[in-house]
Amino acid sequence: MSVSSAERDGLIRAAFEGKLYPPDALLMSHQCSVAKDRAYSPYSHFPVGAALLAKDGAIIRGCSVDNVIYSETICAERVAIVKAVSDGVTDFRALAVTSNLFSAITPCGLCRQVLHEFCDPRMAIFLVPGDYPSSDVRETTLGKLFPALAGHSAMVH
Ligand SMILES: O=c1ccn([C@H]2C[C@H](O)[C@@H](CO)O2)c(=O)[nH]1
Ligand SMILES: [Zn+2]
Repeated sequence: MSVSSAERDGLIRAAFEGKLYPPDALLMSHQCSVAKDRAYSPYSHFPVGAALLAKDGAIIRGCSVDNVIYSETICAERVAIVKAVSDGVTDFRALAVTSNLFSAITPCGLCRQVLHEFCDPRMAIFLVPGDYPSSDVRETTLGKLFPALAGHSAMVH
């Protein structure tokens, strides 16, 4: 899929004005790349960007944030979701994620579990290659990536 920058800008503007609904792979692909450019990755040298599309059309970006205590590094996907939840946004339509790898990456196990807390298994996940738009975006769902759900219903009382 390839678009001119003018078309892309138009889509992004439309989304900011709340007109673009439901989710659009193009817009999300661009937004997660913007997030990737803000990643803090002095140790991993592996910047990752994520973008969540909320049901109301809002876009919440997240970037990976490394830490000198390596285990305290946090993924872009979890940054996006905790940002959203702390701003009162808990209904999502899509997630996009990208890194500099030409082959698209998928969210790690921890992020899948955290996404499962808030997102429907049918929620679209756009896997955006680092050389997008030269290579195509892959679309999957949370349910496909995380089929054996650790249900939390038993924990809710
Ligand atoms: O799905 C992933 C995989 C990795 N990372 C980040 C965490 C760390 O900053 C770097 C290396 O693991 O990539 C993410 O943000 N999301
Ligand atoms: Zn992760």
